[in-house]
Amino acid sequence: MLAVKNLKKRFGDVIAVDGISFSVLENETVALLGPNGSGKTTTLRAIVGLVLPDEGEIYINGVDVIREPKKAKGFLSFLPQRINMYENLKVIEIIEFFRKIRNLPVQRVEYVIEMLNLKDILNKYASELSGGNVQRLGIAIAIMPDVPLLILDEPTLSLDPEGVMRFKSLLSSLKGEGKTILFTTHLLNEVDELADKVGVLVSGRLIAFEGASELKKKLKFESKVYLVISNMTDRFVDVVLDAGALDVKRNGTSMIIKADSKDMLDIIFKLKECGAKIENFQTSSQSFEVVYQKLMEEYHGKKD
Ligand SMILES: Nc1ncnc2c1ncn2[C@@H]1O[C@H](COP(=O)(O)OP(=O)(O)OP(=O)(O)O)[C@@H](O)[C@H]1O
Repeated sequence: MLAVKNLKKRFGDVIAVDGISFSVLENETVALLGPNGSGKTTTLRAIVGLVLPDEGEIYINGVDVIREPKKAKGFLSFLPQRINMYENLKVIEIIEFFRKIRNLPVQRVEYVIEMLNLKDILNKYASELSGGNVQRLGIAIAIMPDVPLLILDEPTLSLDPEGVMRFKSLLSSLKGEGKTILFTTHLLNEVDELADKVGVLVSGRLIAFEGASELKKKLKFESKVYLVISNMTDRFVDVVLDAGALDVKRNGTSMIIKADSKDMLDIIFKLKECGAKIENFQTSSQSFEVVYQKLMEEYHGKKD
């Protein structure tokens, strides 16, 4: 659906985007993360044709964004980071305004009111809206055209925890409709639930681009499993260690196993093969924030 190849953009002395390449497949949801100023917005603005790259190519549905911007833009809708609302218009008037200038059917107004749950604020003036509601209205306007690709710059900005939950369910509805979504966010803890893949940008470079769980595996994240085995014996401790566990603690019929995430499933299978009767099973996994910190440390370690 979207292919970005060796994208470079410089503003004077600042290299905003430094040769990044990635693809977003049809119906995939991808989140771009990275510190302030790492090039996320510039990347999105280049994709939607608002920034002319110095080098590189961008294709949407096989159409070259630089050569055929009008045709390429027909496939997408964009939520910019800063939304200017018409302060003296009501929410419903703003939605209607955007519907008319885009020549969309009236049903799309009903659709966005329903999707963003805007009923309660339709008659409020834009000047009266809270930051979170301005954001909801912005998202509503962005998803109003029925296009296959949605590019959203910080859609989760100003949303409270409930707003983030609603955004999560909105993303899954949009995914259900077959949309492809690329968005930027600073929500590290939620990102693995929000996106199929995560791209991490640092100083204009893409240092990671894959599924959150693959990243955890790659970075050799330890996972911890708590088991209760009704027929527990010391032998099971040896089985777990032989199967590659990093640490095992046994207490009566319970056991806590620490292992690389990638090895954990094999360890549990070995236990089952050796006759362990597993009565209870609980896992604790790392939040993406820890993965992000590790990626940053590795990046800065390599750079120094
Ligand atoms: N129009 C512009 N003129 C000059 N410099 C710019 C312009 N747009 C972006 N930059 C610079 O390019 C770099 C990347 O900015 P960009 O907005 O793409 O980062 P970002 O990752 O989206 O940051 P944030 O998380 O704060 O939104 C920054 O150093 C920024 O100051």
